[in-house]
Amino acid sequence: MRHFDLIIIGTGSGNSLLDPRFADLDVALVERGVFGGTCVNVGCIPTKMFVHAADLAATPGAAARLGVDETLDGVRWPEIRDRIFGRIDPIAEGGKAYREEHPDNANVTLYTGNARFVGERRLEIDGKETITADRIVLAAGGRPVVPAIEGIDDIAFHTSDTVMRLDELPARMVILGGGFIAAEFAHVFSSFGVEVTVVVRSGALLRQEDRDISARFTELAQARWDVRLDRKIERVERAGDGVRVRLVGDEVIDADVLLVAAGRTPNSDQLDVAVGGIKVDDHGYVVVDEFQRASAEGVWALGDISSPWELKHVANHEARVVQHNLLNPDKLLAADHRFVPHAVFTSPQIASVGLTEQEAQRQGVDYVTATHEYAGIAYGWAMEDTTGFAKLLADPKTGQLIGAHIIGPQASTVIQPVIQAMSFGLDARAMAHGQYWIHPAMPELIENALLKLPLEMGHWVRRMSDVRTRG
Ligand SMILES: Cc1cc2nc3c(=O)[nH]c(=O)nc-3n(C[C@H](O)[C@H](O)[C@H](O)COP(=O)(O)OP(=O)(O)OC[C@H]3O[C@@H](n4cnc5c(N)ncnc54)[C@H](O)[C@@H]3O)c2cc1C
Ligand SMILES: NC(=O)c1ccc[n+]([C@@H]2O[C@H](COP(=O)([O-])OP(=O)(O)OC[C@H]3O[C@@H](n4cnc5c(N)ncnc54)[C@H](O)[C@@H]3O)[C@@H](O)[C@H]2O)c1
Repeated sequence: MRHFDLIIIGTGSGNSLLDPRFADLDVALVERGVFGGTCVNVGCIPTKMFVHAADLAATPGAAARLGVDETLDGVRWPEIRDRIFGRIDPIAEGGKAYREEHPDNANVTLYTGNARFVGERRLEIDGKETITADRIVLAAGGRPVVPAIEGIDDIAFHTSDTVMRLDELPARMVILGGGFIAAEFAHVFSSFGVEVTVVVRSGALLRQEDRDISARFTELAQARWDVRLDRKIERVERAGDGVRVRLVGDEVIDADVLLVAAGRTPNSDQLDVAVGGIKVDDHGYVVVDEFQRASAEGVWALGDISSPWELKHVANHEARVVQHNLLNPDKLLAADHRFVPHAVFTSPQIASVGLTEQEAQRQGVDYVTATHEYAGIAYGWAMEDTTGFAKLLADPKTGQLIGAHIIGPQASTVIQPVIQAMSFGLDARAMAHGQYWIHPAMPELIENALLKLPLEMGHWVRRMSDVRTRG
């Protein structure tokens, strides 16, 4: 049995903890899968590489309306796939080789295997070797959920872990779920010419979004894909080389590929964290305090194993907090989860930060709201966009923004100044009036939505004029 100063489980965001400041510690890094974790291997990065290719494939459809005739001559799927993974796979190999072989990592031992708690700060690797440590970081992420559908064990189906490596493009794909992964892959595969059917148990796609965004996206998706809302799957079965999905009420969908996109679950169960004295919540997320400390002494957690946001920028932030706290045990830093944004890289893009209108109502928060269409700013008008908009929510008393939701071109970029304003407490009126907005650029969408917020101006105008007179 070997004892370490520090054990890190998981080489996704966990791998980024180690830098020269840890050189004096004897460290074990444990990884059971591909080195580098979800984001780089099967998550954010390859999906966005496919989304970029899909956006290109989709341009002829959008261009004709503006008088530019283009044709899509073909999508060379095997080449796209091999180009993408030809760039991705060496990152994993390089990262692993760096930790195993480079003199920078003389203090690091990489264990390739499954870690499981067999006691407090005591782990077994693949049921064979036992290792212990003074401190342990849980960065073991999560995995796709596969609902218990009758027949699912007897058919070949895909999750986001495997669907990007398909041998060939299918003619028809059925996607189960209406969340992030469904929305992104429906865009990718339909842009490449696949006939996509989306089966959702509720009445809308992306229903965690603000209800206006979810409603607009659902409407656009219905025009593009075969969207079956409010459906329940009765059973799935093999049909020739493909799958047959039977819905409750005699509806049948035949497809070549079934993609299950029904959410993800944290890997805490497979780590037997309870044996290590580590508490989880009702959904299996490791419970952490503001400093990312788990309930057991000396144990820390970060990323998808403890974070219901399941987003890479959150995992990265928490990794920086844990890194600081491991190095500065007497000066702990708290994680900042006040304004966690997200974007869905579908078409059109969607981006959001802060409270949705339905959340504000549920929480009894006082708010005012304003919506501005892309068609109402010069660039959106030039593009002849007819469906995109930004919706803002603000506190009527303080003028602070409390939520922003955008659907439309470049939404993931256009939202960034709002995230900044919320994070630094910038008043919506100051934000609108106190700076130039480049004309005619896309952020004018935010400027116009800000100007529309029904906020009281008197006191604020006096303050601005004071600043200008003094200046
Ligand atoms: C298809 C897809 C697209 C996504 N796109 C985005 C996006 O655009 N933007 C965004 O912000 N987020 C995105 N995400 C989410 C993002 O990928 C995750 O939030 C992030 O990767 C989580 O990082 P992590 O370090 O917590 O876990 P991971 O990166 O999952 O790392 C955990 C590691 O621990 C290992 N492990 C697990 N259990 C054990 C064990 N018992 N023993 C040893 N090793 C173990 C795993 O093999 C894995 O390598 C996407 C996710 C998916 C699935
Ligand atoms: N752009 C991004 O940031 C990005 C992209 C992809 C994934 N992700 C992360 O990965 C996570 C997982 O994505 P996801 O799309 O799988 O999850 P999700 O939570 O976004 O959506 C899951 C969908 O599956 C449905 N569902 C759940 N259980 C079901 C069941 N038993 N039967 C039928 N339908 C069911 C839900 O109603 C929902 O529509 C996300 O929460 C997100 O944080 C992020």
